[in-house]
Amino acid sequence: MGDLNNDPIKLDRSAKIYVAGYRGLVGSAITAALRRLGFSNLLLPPRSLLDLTDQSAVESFFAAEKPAYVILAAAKVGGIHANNTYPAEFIATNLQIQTNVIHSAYRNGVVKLLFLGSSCIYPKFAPQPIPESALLTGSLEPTNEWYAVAKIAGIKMCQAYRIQYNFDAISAMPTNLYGPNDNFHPDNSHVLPALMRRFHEAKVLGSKEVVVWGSGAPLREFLHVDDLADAVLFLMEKYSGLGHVNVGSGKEVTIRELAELVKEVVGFEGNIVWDGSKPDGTPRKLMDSSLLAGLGWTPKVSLRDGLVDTYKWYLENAKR
Ligand SMILES: NC(=O)C1=CN([C@@H]2O[C@H](COP(=O)(O)OP(=O)(O)OC[C@H]3O[C@@H](n4cnc5c(N)ncnc54)[C@H](OP(=O)(O)O)[C@@H]3O)[C@@H](O)[C@H]2O)C=CC1
Ligand SMILES: C[C@H]1O[C@H](OP(=O)(O)OP(=O)(O)OC[C@H]2O[C@@H](n3cnc4c(=O)[nH]c(N)nc43)[C@H](O)[C@@H]2O)[C@@H](O)[C@@H](O)C1=O
Repeated sequence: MGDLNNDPIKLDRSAKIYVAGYRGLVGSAITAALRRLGFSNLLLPPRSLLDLTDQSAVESFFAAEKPAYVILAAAKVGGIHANNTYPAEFIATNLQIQTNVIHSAYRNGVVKLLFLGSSCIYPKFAPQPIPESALLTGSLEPTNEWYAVAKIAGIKMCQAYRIQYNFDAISAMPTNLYGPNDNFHPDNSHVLPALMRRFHEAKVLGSKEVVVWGSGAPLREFLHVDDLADAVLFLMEKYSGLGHVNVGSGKEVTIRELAELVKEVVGFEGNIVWDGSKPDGTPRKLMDSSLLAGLGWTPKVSLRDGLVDTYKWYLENAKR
């Protein structure tokens, strides 16, 4: 696993690149990075015109457009509460989207595809930092096992299509991400945007307290989405192995530390109250990203700078 079996490629700036999920946190950052690098032939159909759970629509799209490269950043995504509340949607929608896109990409001559998974594919009590080899060595975290099973199936599908059809499909496993265009829903989002919005609204309303879920003890590793976008394009050019590749910042904080940092960046001056009735989820999931580091990639954005950048974006763009 993790072996390199192709030479590095240089993506042709005029090649047709399909970014599935281009309006989301990850897809929008990848699209912006591609544009900055001079890619001019991006395929960006909105969900209203191409529902990726519709197998025949996906096949027709690929047959008509024949993209050269595909970055699969479309998925049903959410935080701990959403994963726990909508297990059927998390497993079924993700299996449908990834199966349709990977299969049609292969059938229609796509040169290379990158599939995005998540650090939640690893066992709840995996060794830390978590190496790629920890996959399928133990039980999953129950709050996100449905999503994780779909993502593991995506990794395996890329591997199977490489083995049987020689299709150049690779998989990247990002850690917890954040940045502009994140989902700031009060209940269904991830912790960082949820807290940013809650602290901001408390500041505006002059509230004395903000409630944060769980014990504050879990550790999480955060990566700014611009770093992820950079890593994705790096992997598209430099990696064509069978094994999936971890993408992390290498830095972890407790949820308590994160809450204090978000509070400071937003400028909320009241107290934090912990709601112990909410789940903590997995206690720790620091990724071992040494495979990617060994290929020559390093992250650039610190958590504090990333939070400042994201809060600026939130103030300018989020619906209030
Ligand atoms: N956010 C995170 O912390 C992490 C994310 N990832 C992975 O990164 C990828 C992208 O996640 P992220 O950007 O956060 O998610 P978002 O929810 O921000 O974006 C998901 C995108 O997928 C699109 N989409 C969803 N369902 C469909 C559908 N049926 N047809 C067409 N498009 C659809 C959405 O379209 P629309 O805009 O119309 O809703 C949206 O553009 C996912 O694979 C996720 O697992 C991995 C680790 C951490
Ligand atoms: C990226 C990753 O994201 C999910 O896993 P998670 O890391 O557990 O994600 P989370 O960001 O929702 O929570 C992190 C921690 O933070 C605590 N927490 C405090 N207060 C709030 C809060 O207000 N909202 C949320 N969502 N969490 C909160 C929360 O209780 C937990 O201890 C999965 O969807 C998984 O599938 C996945 O891929």
